Amino acid sequence: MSQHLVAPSLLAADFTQLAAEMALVNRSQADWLHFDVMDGRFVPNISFGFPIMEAVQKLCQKPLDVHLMILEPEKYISAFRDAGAAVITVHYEACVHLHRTIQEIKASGAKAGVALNPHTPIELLDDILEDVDLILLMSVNPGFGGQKFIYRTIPKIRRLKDRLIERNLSPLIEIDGGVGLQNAEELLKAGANVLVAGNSVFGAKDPEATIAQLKAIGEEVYKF
Ligand SMILES: O=C(CO)[C@@H](O)[C@H](O)COP(=O)(O)O
Repeated sequence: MSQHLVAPSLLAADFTQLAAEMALVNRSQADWLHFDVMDGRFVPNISFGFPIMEAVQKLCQKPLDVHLMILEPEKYISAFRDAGAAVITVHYEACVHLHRTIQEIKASGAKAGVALNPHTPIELLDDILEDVDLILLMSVNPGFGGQKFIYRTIPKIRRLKDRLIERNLSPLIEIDGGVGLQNAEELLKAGANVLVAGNSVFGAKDPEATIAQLKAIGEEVYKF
């Protein structure tokens, strides 16, 4: 038995204080740092890319969990791996050749994840479940931090978990968007293994304590 993972999302950090924010993450019980890349095409926002990732890589001792909210992610797999990504997640909706892209991520040496938008049914992953290390369920529409959690994600997690059990598979289930102390227990009970938390961590009075509380919640345990 092991524990679920907590991944604070860099998107909600104070970039004028990047070194201090990364020192906080290093001191904390956070398992990963979630790194959201947005291209203004797949999602209606632009976030950050390689220069910031290089800076973060120098400052952050936690594995970088890179979430590519971009079209044609296959063009950038090796560059993100070279920049220090430990996990690379691409969107089902953004990949014409998802199987090929997942294989390319694995060949790069990174763990491979696939993400689903809130409206995309998990059944569409049936033929890729065996190939991925992680499935990221978006619990808000991707593109912005600080949005309201979409509650229908909870039964979706359960459905995915049941399907994985049926198939005797164990990729991690990561939940991203509107996650915090108010819903973490329910998410873990439904089957989540990784909690991405942006504003609920970096916007908290005591981010380090909030990460510790997110870690302390839940009985289900998991190690990557
Ligand atoms: O991918 C995204 C948004 O598209 C997330 O990773 C957000 O960064 C999560 O932020 P909060 O909803 O936790 O504030």
